Parts: sequence; structure tokens; C-alpha cells
Amino acid sequence: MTTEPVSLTSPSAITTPPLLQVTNVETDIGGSRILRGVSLEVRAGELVALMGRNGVGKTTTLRSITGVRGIRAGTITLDGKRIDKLSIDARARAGIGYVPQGRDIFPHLTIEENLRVGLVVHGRKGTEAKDALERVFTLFPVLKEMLSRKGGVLSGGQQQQLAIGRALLTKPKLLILDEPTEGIQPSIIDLIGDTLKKLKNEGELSILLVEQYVDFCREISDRFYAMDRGAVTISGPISALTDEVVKEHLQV
Ligand SMILES: Nc1ncnc2c1ncn2[C@@H]1O[C@H](COP(=O)(O)OP(=O)(O)OP(=O)(O)O)[C@@H](O)[C@H]1O
Repeated sequence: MTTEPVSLTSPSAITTPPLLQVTNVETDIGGSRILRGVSLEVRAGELVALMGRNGVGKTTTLRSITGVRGIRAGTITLDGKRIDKLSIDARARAGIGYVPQGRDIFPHLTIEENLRVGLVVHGRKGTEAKDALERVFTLFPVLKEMLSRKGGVLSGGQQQQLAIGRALLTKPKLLILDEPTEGIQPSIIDLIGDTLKKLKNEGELSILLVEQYVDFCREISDRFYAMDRGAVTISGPISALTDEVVKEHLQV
């Protein structure tokens, strides 16, 4: 039996068309149905948190959007165009930037080399590449200070800044992050939260993040979705993420 997800948003509040629209997506892993009809959207200029207990399908949802996992049913559109049959690279070129859980930094490449991987997506060179790099260094000065340091020797917080910087260099319209605060010290969590808010407020970027740290989501998000057993069970403006909702939908 499927139950209708609870929406705490009144339809009249929705004005801008969605940048990302995920509709009834089903994804299997090794013969098991992991996503059972996930629907969610991110509108232009929004920062949306996807929440839920361990193992409910949050990472699988992100991987289905980025193309790391193929879907068996449903549709995914970016800017109104279907992307669910495109390769990972084509989705990146279409405007999806991805910072996976665990960050996926190349440990044997330097910070500079790791960042240059991000520039390759659009073949950015010369002044354009230099300006884009300078912009990342303004957001995360530690990356400039440590340019020749190998990715593998960086702290978790430095790696997270590098992974976000690299994703920004792919010129995303939608930045997708999987648990950006995981294993990171509080001062760097604050820096990452402030940076995401700043990027969103500059108006060129929308953000979808999976996150278990409720206060971080309350601090930076506009809206939330909570999943359970492969589907969205409740969604609404972040102000509706009350302690009661957290207790019922997110706490173990
Ligand atoms: N490679 C895999 N092989 C088999 N099962 C998998 C694989 N990846 C995920 N799963 C299963 O799919 C389900 C959803 O996993 P997913 O990682 O999407 O959840 P999640 O909500 O992101 O959880 P977490 O917060 O623990 O990362 C889990 O039951 C998990 O065991």
C-alpha cells in the first residue's frame, strides 16, 4: 500500500517553475526495489534539504539524479528537459554539480590538479579558467594557500571545501551535496553553511543537499523533504520542520 506524502506547502505558494523535477522515480539495486516512487522538486534559487533516517534511500535518490544509478521508472527533468537517460558526463554538462558522500577527492593529485578536473567539464581555459579559480579561492582561501598539497593529506574539512570548489568549477545550475557536514569540525561546518547560503543568495545556483544534521538544515534551507523506505513521506517549508516532525520522521 502506498500512502500519499504529506505536503506542508500550500500550492498557491509555488510560483516559479522547478529547475529540477523528480517524478515517481523507482530505482533497483541488485534486484531489490530501493526507491519506490520518489517525487521532489528544486525551484530556481532554492536550497532544499533531503532528510531521513539511515538507509531510507537518500543517497540512492541523489545518485539517480546524477546518473550514477540508472532508474527503472519515473522521470527526471532539469530546466524542463528530460535528463534521466543521459550519461553522468552529459548531466554534468547540462548543469548538475555533485559533491558525493566521502567527497571523492583524488588523493594522489594536488589541490590544483583536483580543481582542474572541474574545469574540464566545459573545457574552460585561459582567463575564464583563471577567473573561475580565483572565485573558488575567494570562497575557500585555504585551497589557495595549499595549492600544491596532495588531496590525500588534507583534513576532512579541507577535502570538503576542495570537493565543493571542484563542483563549482563545473558551472552547475544545481549543486547536489551528500552529507557535507559529516565528520567535519564546527568552524568549517559554519563556513560551508555560510558559503552555500551566499552562493544561493547570489541567485545563480540552486542547491539540493542530503543532510542528517537538523540544525544545519534549519539554518540554511528554504524547504525540506523527508524520506522513509524509498519514498518521500513529508515535505514543506523549513519552518514546518518542527521538533515534532523531527521526532516522528527523522529520529531513530
Ligand atoms: N551498493 C549497494 N548494494 C546493495 N544495497 C545497497 C547498495 N547501496 C545502497 N543499498 C541499500 O539501499 C538502501 C538505501 O541506501 P541509501 O544509501 O540510498 O540510503 P541513505 O538514506 O542515503 O542512508 P545513509 O544515510 O545511511 O547513507 C539501503 O537499504 C542500502 O542497504
